[in-house]
Formats: sequence, C-alpha cells, structure tokens
Amino acid sequence: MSSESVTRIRVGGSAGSEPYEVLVGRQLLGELGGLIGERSRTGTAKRVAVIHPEALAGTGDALRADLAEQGYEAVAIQVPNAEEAKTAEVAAYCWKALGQSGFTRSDVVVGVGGGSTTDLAGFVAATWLRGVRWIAVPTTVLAMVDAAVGGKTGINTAEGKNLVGSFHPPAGVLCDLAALDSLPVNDYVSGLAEIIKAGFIADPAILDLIESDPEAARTPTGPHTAELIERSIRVKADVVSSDLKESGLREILNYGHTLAHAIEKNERYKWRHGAAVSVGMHFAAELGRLAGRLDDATADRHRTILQSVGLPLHYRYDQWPKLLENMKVDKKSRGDLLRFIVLDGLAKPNVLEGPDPAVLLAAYGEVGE
Ligand SMILES: NC(=O)c1ccc[n+]([C@@H]2O[C@H](COP(=O)([O-])OP(=O)(O)OC[C@H]3O[C@@H](n4cnc5c(N)ncnc54)[C@H](O)[C@@H]3O)[C@@H](O)[C@H]2O)c1
Ligand SMILES: O=C(O)C(=O)C[C@@H](O)[C@H](O)[C@H](O)COP(=O)(O)O
Ligand SMILES: [Zn+2]
Repeated sequence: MSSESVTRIRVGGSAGSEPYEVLVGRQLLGELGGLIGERSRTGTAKRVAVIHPEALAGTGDALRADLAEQGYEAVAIQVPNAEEAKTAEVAAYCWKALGQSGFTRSDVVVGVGGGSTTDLAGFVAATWLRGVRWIAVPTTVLAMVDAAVGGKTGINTAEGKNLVGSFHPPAGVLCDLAALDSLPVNDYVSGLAEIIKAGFIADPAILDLIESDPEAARTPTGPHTAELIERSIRVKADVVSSDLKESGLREILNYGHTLAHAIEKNERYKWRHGAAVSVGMHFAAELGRLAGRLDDATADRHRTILQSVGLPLHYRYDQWPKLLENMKVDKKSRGDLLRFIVLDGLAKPNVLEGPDPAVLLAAYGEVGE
C-alpha cells in the first residue's frame, strides 16, 4: 500500500446487518463528516458526540471543532484512559452528556481511541435510545485490527471482563495509520498479540511477515505495518460477516481469551489486553498440544513468535485456582462446561469442550512461573 492510498474492507451485509466499510490509510479523518452526514433509516444527524480518552484530548477537541465548523452541534466527551473507561459509571456519565445535549435517534456517536474507548463508545451508542449510529476511529493497532471491527461493544464488571454489552456494529471504521505514531511502544506491541492471533487462527502469512523481521514488526514504521493491519482486519471482517452474534464460527476470535480475561480480572484490569492474550495463546497452544490436537512445532511457534516481539508468555503459577474460577464466567462456557478454542493445526481453530482438569493444570504448568 502506498502512503497515499486508502484500502476499503467491507464488513457485514448478511443476516440483516447493515454493511459498512473499514478504511485503512493516512489522513482519513476528513472522511468523518461524510460518514456522519450519510442519511440513515433514522434521518440525518444534527448532533455528534465525540467520545475520547484523556490521552487524546487534543484529537477529540480538534474533531469536535471540525465537525462544529461543518454545521453539527458537536460535543466532546472525555473519558478515562484504557480499561478505566469500561465501567458502568463512565457509561452513565456519557449517557448524561447525551441527555444534556438533546441527542436523538438520528444523531451519531464517534468513538476515537483504543479498544477500551471504542468498546465503551459502541456500548453507549447501543444503549442510548436503544441504539443510535456510531462510527469508530481506532487509534491503537489493537483497535484497528480487532476492537473497532465487528460490533462487539461492552464494559467490564467487578465479576468479569466484558460481561455487559451488545452486538452493535458501527456505521464505519476509519483506521488512520498516522495515529499510531504517538502510541507508546508497549501499547503498539500489545496490539501485535491480536495480529498474531489472526495469523494462527486463519492467515499464517501474517506469522511469516512478523518472523521475517520481528524487531521491525514492533514499530509503526516497519515495512509490513499496513499489510499486517489489513490482513488482520480481513480475517476479522470475514468471520464477523458470516457470524455477527457468535452463534458458532465467531468463537475462533476468542483464541487465547479464556485465560486472558481471567488474568485481566485477576489484575483488576491493569494489564493490557494484548499482553494477557499473549499469555492466553501460549496456554491455548499448550492445551491443544497436551490434548493431542496440536503438533509440537506449531505449539512451539507460539512461544517463539510472541517472545520475538516482546510479548509475555508467563503468569504467576500460584494464581491458578483463582484463574480457574474466573474462567467459569467466560461467555463460551455452557453451564459448568468450560470451553476453549484450540488449534487442530495451523489455521485450524476448533472448540475443546470440558477438558480433563489434569490436562488444564498441566497446560498451565507450562505457563505459570
Ligand atoms: N470489541 C472487540 O471485538 C474487542 C476486540 C479486541 C479487544 N477489545 C478490547 O479492547 C481493549 C484494549 O484496547 P487497546 O489495546 O487499544 O488499549 P486501550 O484502549 O486501553 O488504550 C491503551 C492506552 O493508549 C492510549 N491511546 C490510545 N490511542 C493512542 C494514541 N494514538 N496515542 C497515544 N496514546 C493512545 C489510551 O488512552 C490508553 O491509555 C480491551 O478492553 C479489550 O477487551 C475489544
Ligand atoms: O470479536 C470477537 O468476537 C472477539 O472475540 C475478539 C476478541 O479479541 C475481543 O477481545 C473480544 O472483545 C472478546 O470478546 P468476549 O465475548 O470474550 O468478551
Ligand atoms: Zn481480544
């Protein structure tokens, strides 16, 4: 992709969901006004709420001012950084701001930020007046390749990760690669976990690209950045386009997440999601191997590639009983049955139901330190 070009990836359109596009390129924010202005079933927008994290106060205000210049009644709603935004209290704060600005069903929410912000903004849009349009402007690599695409929106509760939410796809997603220039390296690398996930479950070319130069993969200036992002978005787009509400196939996107969410809760949501997913994929690979489903080479490849970009593989061994307890509220569980996504081979994700507790513990034995 040249620096001037824009890639458009279509999502949805089946099973009654409105199709939308994910745009990937540079200097895309000029597209926002046009997207907001598109006439929808509910009419034409008059008001826009730009939900942004503290770290992007400048971007949030610049967008608000730009939209005001285009004639919209625009408000900026600042929310806390990272997972602190994904709470019922912050959602209620946003609802209050929408109420005070007279937000109607034809108006539009814009979520600008990382996955925490887009999850919250999408959730606020899903719940306000039982659903208004929203547009995602992801500013982290993780949000571009995963969180902003596919319409899973939600918040955490003290009992677990993303326990309250809704499927509410955006009307469009603008991935402006220029936003990545200000992202701290740890946050950039955290997003690589979801890219690597896309590689293991569906598109091994992603793994080859990262393995060709892991150091370069750690920065937005690497030679394969745009390709890695676009390939990962295509994996996600293909899956959610055929199974928006996770009645089957979509569960593969949860690879590594059963343990990851348990770790995040255990850390009171202070760990970055991508770091937890990295440990979770290491665990899932060992689980697959010990359950006789995954070959040694592919399991080992998880360790090598995750480590090569600086992602963590291990977590505290003594926390296993708590993690096991936390995993029971995973959305893939059915009654008392724990369910995991494992690989039957490279790019062959499948479900492992109710694994033997001894196998689970043995897999964690490889992860715990
Ligand atoms: N809905 C989904 O399908 C889905 C998919 C994957 C992940 N998620 C969710 O996404 C969240 C993680 O998102 P994330 O990794 O993007 O992190 P994040 O949203 O928590 O952001 C990390 C930090 O980076 C800051 N930030 C964001 N963009 C920046 C930029 N361009 N420059 C400087 N700072 C910036 C944020 O303010 C925050 O402090 C988790 O809550 C996870 O559950 C959701
Ligand atoms: O889009 C999906 O489906 C995913 O599972 C993508 C995950 O990367 C993401 O973290 C998602 O929010 C997890 O969903 P949850 O249903 O397990 O909360
Ligand atoms: Zn995830």
